[in-house]
Amino acid sequence: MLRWLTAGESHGPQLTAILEGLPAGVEVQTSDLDAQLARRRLGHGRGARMAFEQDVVTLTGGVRHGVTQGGPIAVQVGNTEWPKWETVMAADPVDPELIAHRARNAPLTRPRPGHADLAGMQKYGFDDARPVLERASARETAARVALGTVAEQFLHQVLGVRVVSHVVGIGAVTAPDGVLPGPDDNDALDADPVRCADPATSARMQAEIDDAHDSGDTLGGVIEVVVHGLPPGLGSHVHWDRRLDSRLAGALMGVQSVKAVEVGDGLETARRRGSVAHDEIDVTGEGTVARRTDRAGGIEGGMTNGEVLRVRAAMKPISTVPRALATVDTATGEAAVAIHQRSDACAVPRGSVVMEAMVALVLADAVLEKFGGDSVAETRRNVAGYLDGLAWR
Ligand SMILES: Cc1cc2nc3c(=O)[nH]c(=O)nc-3n(C[C@H](O)[C@H](O)[C@H](O)COP(=O)(O)O)c2cc1C
Ligand SMILES: C=C(O[C@@H]1CC(C(=O)O)=C[C@@H](OP(=O)(O)O)[C@H]1O)C(=O)O
Repeated sequence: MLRWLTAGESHGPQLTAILEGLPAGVEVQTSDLDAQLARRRLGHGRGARMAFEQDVVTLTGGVRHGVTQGGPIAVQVGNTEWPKWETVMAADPVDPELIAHRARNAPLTRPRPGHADLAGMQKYGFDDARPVLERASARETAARVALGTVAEQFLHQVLGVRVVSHVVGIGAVTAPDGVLPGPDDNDALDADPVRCADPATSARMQAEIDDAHDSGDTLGGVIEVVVHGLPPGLGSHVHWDRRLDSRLAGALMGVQSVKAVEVGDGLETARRRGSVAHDEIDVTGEGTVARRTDRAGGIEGGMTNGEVLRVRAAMKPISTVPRALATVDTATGEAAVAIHQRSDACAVPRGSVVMEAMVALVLADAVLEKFGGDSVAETRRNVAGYLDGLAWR
């Protein structure tokens, strides 16, 4: 079983992440994490912070000379913003005089609708939204991408799996149906400002982001993660919490701002008749079969069926809306407008890389559950034994 945790605040010194349960022998190095974290900072609509902040990655445990050792993998992602915040966000008590006149330390008492601010203040008994927003912030997704990179390396090294993602909707602009990125398409998608596979739709998405930005507004959208190379039989039908679709949905819903998850054709499948909703099976040779379609997105009965895995996540529009949203000032009890400093206009292209990481972590867990192994070599042997004996290839 794979376990993982993240810790750290948006304006704290660093994020810390631990991944436990991965076998020894996975090849991974700092530059792999740097490359994935750089992808998470891209995208039309990103905010100012993404342009000037760097992710400073340090592997501090579990990896030696570019290879995992079997112990917990520990990663730090430093915030280069920290020097501006070291007093306000200090772990130890600070002289109140030192921060009394700092604008950054003023209590945030105008909670932003759509953020965790107000509910978090109520729940934890804070009279300041700062401690809530610091941890609720999607800055934390940098730690997830760091761990997801290691999970993805493992998946690729034991099974040749490739995790790819593309943006299929921004606001009301949607990409044409039926576009399926291939296993090696991430580089080309990264080169597109909104990670959309269709150039004409990409241009319309960018125009939509510019329009929202110019009118002080924000946008959400839909991301599809596509996984090539999975064998049949990951996950299980036997219990709800062993179902792969349930685990993927939980992981994707666990990303800040995600409001819906679809597996395969998802909601569209619910509108179809059964005769055109499923993936018919053809016998293609002795002991071999093929599906005519992949409407199920590679999962039937909570298990991979050997087809391409497709899952979608819908992100709500960015909650820090420049155009003032109504709220309460919790210090005075009066009506007010929500706090706003800076923000992304649209984080969907960046979110795409986070969704890949979440999918990779769930799949790495499912692969280890099915095949086990304390070393990559052992996992590979177990995979080969299973595939050799597989009926109906
Ligand atoms: C990659 C990514 C970047 C985000 N950037 C911002 C941002 O710059 N400003 C903002 O207000 N919300 C941003 N969000 C969304 C907020 O974190 C999110 O709306 C908030 O945590 C509440 O969402 P929830 O109700 O789903 O938890 C971002 C989300 C993701 C996944
Ligand atoms: C820092 C990141 O994203 C942040 C996520 C975020 C939010 O509210 O979720 C708000 C913004 O931070 P700030 O309020 O400091 O401008 C984003 O920049 C990051 O992804 O690395």
